Amino acid sequence: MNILDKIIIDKKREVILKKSIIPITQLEASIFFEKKTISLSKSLKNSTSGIIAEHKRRSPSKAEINYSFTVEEVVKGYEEAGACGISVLTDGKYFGGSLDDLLLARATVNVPLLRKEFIVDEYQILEAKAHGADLILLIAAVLTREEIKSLSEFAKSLNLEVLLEVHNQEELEKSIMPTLDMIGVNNRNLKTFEVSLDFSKQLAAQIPDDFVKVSESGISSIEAITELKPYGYKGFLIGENFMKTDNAGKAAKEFISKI
Ligand SMILES: O=P(O)(O)OC[C@@H](O)[C@@H](O)c1c[nH]c2ccccc12
Repeated sequence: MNILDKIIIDKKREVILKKSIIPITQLEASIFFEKKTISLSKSLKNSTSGIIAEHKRRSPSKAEINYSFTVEEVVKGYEEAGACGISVLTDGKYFGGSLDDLLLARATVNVPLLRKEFIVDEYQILEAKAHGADLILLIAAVLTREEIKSLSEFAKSLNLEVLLEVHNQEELEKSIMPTLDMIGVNNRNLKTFEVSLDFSKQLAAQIPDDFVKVSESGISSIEAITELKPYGYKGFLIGENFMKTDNAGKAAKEFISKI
């Protein structure tokens, strides 16, 4: 079994458990249900840098990235650096994140916030909303077309934007639908951890122009951004390259100032 299958099995169990502890009515009582969301797709369209900076403590492909800063310090640094949006990993078991991280990030910054999670159930979209997210991620590799449709419609009904992640042509073809705002090509294969910018380059032409194109993972240089822009990419999701330094905000600032 590959790591992605393992993550999804754990995630489905986690959701069942959480549903039995925190009822939907409690999530819906959050003050964030009243709060207007901020659009990442608009902010990317109007940006020259397009950087979506990620808070990621560790990952299955890298044991430990960074533990020396609080989530508030990291996201404040990202906002001051001029990031268009911030992605917050909320998976605990594999990425060391939590919904508290998202809440703390929301209390700290005013840029669009992505709940970075393996979403398999509407309940997690309600959690995202209740903890201050502006958008959610849906991963085509683990969802059917019907699931992508119902989950994205549900997100839109809560005024959350949707970033759909693909890694190959088949995933892209099955996923295209009007309820998506952005399509992200993951340069990392989540099953094998192979990383190459070629995935973004190869798929770019197949992504219809009505979606904002985002290139995700394995981006560690300005040259990578320069290479990807001609393919129509407006957004660049970067985690490790910033989080592995001793000051993620400072690293993001230096990076963005060079674009
Ligand atoms: O740290 P990187 O290589 O810059 O990658 C960031 C982000 O793209 C990556 O964390 C990611 C992309 N898609 C995901 C899905 C789940 C968890 C994590 C991810």
